[in-house]
Amino acid sequence: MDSVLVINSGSSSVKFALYTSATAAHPALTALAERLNEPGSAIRIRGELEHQQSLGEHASHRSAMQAFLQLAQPWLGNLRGVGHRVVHGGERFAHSTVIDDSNLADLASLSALAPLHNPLNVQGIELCRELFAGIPQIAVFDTSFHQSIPEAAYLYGVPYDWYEQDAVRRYGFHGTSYRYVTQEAARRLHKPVEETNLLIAHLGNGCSATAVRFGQSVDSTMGLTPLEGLVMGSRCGDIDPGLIEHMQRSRGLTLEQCMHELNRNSGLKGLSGLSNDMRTLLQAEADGNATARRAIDVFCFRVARSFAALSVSLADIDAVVFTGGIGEHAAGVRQRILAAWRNRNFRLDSSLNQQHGDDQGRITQQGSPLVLVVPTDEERMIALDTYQLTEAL
Ligand SMILES: Nc1ncnc2c1ncn2[C@@H]1O[C@H](COP(=O)(O)OP(=O)(O)O)[C@@H](O)[C@H]1O
Ligand SMILES: CC(=O)OP(=O)(O)O
Ligand SMILES: [Mg+2]
Repeated sequence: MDSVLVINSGSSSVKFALYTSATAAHPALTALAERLNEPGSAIRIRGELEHQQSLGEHASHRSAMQAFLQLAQPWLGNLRGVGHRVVHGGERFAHSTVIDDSNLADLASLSALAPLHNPLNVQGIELCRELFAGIPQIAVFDTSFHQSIPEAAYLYGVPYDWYEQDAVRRYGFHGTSYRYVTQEAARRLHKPVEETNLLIAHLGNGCSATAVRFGQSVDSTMGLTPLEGLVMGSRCGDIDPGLIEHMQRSRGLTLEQCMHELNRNSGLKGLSGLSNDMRTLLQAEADGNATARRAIDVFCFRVARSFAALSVSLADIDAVVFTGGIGEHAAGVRQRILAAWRNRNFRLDSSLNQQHGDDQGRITQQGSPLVLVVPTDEERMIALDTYQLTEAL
């Protein structure tokens, strides 16, 4: 029994990986189901099975999971555990945890704090508990890596008893990605992780940026929920909270309607009126669409502004690092973010940027402040935690 299945539900995608041992260099299978809840949903499986199929229009996360589990069935007979990405762990779950009946309810109670994610994460755990009865289910939290953020950075300027009684604080998300990228960047820089200082932007459908000091998270743009910070695919990021009251009054929206708009119809999607997907917007911009251009400009400016703000926590910056679907694949977006950050003199190597970095991931010229592209691998981190936590079971 030495295989581990990993399920990573993002807001627009589900990624799967099947590892056959803790030391395997590569998973036997990987799969990406993407454009979920949008037109053109599809799944692609790679590795020992090569397969690609449409999931129809607006496929749900659940149907993507069912499609994968059916196609991958011959590989799922030898499972030692299933590792799940869970976005919000609150203060209750500081570390990766084996999920049982008692803590599943605690986990479900966090759903309101990550409405686009936690309900799907819990759904995935419940589905796997049904399908793989008796096989341990492990939750690996986005929030864990950010537990090192100091009080001055995690407290909001609100009554202190909101923190004490209602756990209102900055949590930070995408932590499993930051944990991987920090280790990988340190390796590429030939530095011990504990001596590595980075500014990392994880730009996917959800987007955030983090300051890493001596290998630990010390500040991050996402907050109590994954709505704060950068402009995202469909989420607004930072706004004046007064805007909510204003829109309630001027449009007669309920609080629920406002929150729905801010989570699902804002960000790139709301600004462009076209799509939450950067690929679609870059194509539209190339075809002369001015609203797509405007949305991308706002997106890039806000990343640069957040990098600059996060930099106050770092005496030295070994590298600025891009990761996530946009960070890894959209050279033009990286270029515009660095150009918008006017008080740091980045000198991009445009051909390295076009090829998403040299062997090290570098996209800047020698002598410039260093910028790297480091593809994330949340699945590997989740698999390693799953192997570790199932060892003693
Ligand atoms: N080749 C590409 N060029 C530009 N953007 C891309 C490309 N591939 C993916 N993306 C962007 O990345 C997003 C998905 O990022 P990812 O990190 O995989 O998503 P999730 O946040 O769901 O985990 C897409 O919504 C799209 O905006
Ligand atoms: C926390 C978050 O926003 O995750 P994702 O980018 O996968 O939607
Ligand atoms: Mg993701």
